[in-house]
Amino acid sequence: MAMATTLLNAGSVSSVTQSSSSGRLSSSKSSVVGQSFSLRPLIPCKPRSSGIRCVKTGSDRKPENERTLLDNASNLLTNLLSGGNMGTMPIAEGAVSDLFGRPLFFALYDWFMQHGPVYKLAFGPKAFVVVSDPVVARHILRENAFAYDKGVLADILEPIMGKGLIPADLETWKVRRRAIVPGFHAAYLEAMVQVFDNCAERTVEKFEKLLDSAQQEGKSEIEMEMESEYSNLALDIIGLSVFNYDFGSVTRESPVIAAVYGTLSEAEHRSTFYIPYWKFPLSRWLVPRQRKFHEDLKVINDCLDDLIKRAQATRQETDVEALQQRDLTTAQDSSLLRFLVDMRGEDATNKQLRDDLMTMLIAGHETTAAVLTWATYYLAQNPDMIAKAQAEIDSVLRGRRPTLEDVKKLQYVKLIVAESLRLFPQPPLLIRRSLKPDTLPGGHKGDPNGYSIPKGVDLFISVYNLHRSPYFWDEPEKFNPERFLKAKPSDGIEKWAGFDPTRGQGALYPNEVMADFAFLPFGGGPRKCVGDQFALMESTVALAMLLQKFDVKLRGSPDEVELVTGATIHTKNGLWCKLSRRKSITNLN
Ligand code: HEM
Repeated sequence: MAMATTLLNAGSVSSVTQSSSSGRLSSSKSSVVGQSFSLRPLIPCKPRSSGIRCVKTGSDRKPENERTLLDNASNLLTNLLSGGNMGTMPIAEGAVSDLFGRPLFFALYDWFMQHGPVYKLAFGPKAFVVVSDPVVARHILRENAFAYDKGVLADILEPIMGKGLIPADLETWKVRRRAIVPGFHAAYLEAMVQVFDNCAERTVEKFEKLLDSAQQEGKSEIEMEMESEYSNLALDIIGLSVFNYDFGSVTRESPVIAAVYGTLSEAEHRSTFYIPYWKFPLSRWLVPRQRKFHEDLKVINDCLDDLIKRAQATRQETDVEALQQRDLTTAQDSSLLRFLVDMRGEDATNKQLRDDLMTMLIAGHETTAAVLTWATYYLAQNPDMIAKAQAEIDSVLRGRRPTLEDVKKLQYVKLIVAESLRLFPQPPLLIRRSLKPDTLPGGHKGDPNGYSIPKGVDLFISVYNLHRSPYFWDEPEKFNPERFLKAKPSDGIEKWAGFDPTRGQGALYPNEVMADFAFLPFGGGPRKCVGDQFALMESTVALAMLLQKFDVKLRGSPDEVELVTGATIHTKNGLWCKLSRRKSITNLN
């Protein structure tokens, strides 16, 4: 368990742009991956230099005699474990020390290139199966979803989220998922666009005030740390939309905000620490960060309990259909909590409601902030993309704030959001543990019948690998929002973007169905994110409102932006940008 926890983030700082290791691809490996796709209508392309950044690979890799005792012990265990009942599954031969000093998912990518789309990674006494194949991902997430649970992730999150959807046991999950999913109905999303507008407006106003002050000093730009700004913005949005609480974090500080950040930081720390220290008896009283964590948790729980009681005191019993048909845009409180409390049906306990709210607070906050951060990271290096987005924003919004109908029309901005999620999926790995023996889809070289997975195996579905796979994406490292517009190639398989918009059935954003699980920004199957449309719209509105008013560029060079991972991929020292008022507004006449 401790090892698994460590694996979530074994030393995690790295520059966003690093040297390529893709020269290590061999033709036999490409056929391994290619064959796995004979099961589906996707066209495998020949892997080419991807420019993927992996630190210690190829000539960088340490010579054998420099490997540590730990590495050798690990390799021995790897060999022992290879005789296990996972058959001929390739084993990652990388040294354990390769994992340190860079995010785990970089190493997992290297091994994907070396060993193919399903391999076993031995780490200490435990083996993990790493999956970078859409067919296998689809099997685990959708076709045989209930043969797996969240494994180590649930262990880490349960003390914070209780029986919220992410760590919940299957029985609880079924009941709560049925109650929560209808809450994200069309009328709710429409009302939420106004909440997104109001919150983004606060950020715009804050920047405008700062620019006014700068102007008085003769400056035309301000330096802003955008990751924190997005974090505040996303917190305000999640508070208002999920439980009708205004954190107001864009403009002020409060004990509740401090407690939320403290709790988020503890969740992050737990996902990156070797030992599950929080499980030690007395740790709560002896370890200062544990004491602080429990104090923070109490502040948030008290706040949520109070909000739940208030919502119950004003309960208006209704049913899902009536709520869905109502216009919520003028309602005093159109939050998800209101929906959960008012809805007819099985009453949840107050503790369960609190767990649900806490889960959505954590699941919906950092993730969205990270999407906006990485979108800005790329836009700030591409003034032509900013200009294109601004032309679209001007023509759709004509100076207004976005409505739901506008969001639908902001095609290019939506693709920017999707492309940011492709390059930086949040989280980069989906974690599962097998609850019973299973057989993965076969078709790989060496496993025509599919690998056997015994009960109790931990699996990582590497969304990062899938999203940057040179087998499915043309120039996978390149930020190219318009790649999603390309259907199957007319000029040869190498140009195919791994994506078929005709399978979308009216979807507003690229999704896993269109890409047949080669694009998985919100997971897939029954455990797919409940807030996917909410998050995509929120990100689109926030970007549109900021680009409507400002130009942005990086303060330093892109290489200076270091990344760290926990549950999400974020920057080590913030995303420092220079913001100025827009130079050119598109002439709409
Ligand atoms: C860009 C923002 C977001 C991203 C990238 C994201 C991503 C994901 C992913 C990948 C999963 C599946 C995890 C797995 O299969 O192990 C998930 C689950 C979940 N997400 Fe999101 N999410 C985002 C925003 C939100 C928001 C805004 C909410 C709620 C308001 C939310 C609530 C949830 C919940 C409750 C689950 C668990 C679903 C279940 O197990 O039934 N997420 N999210």
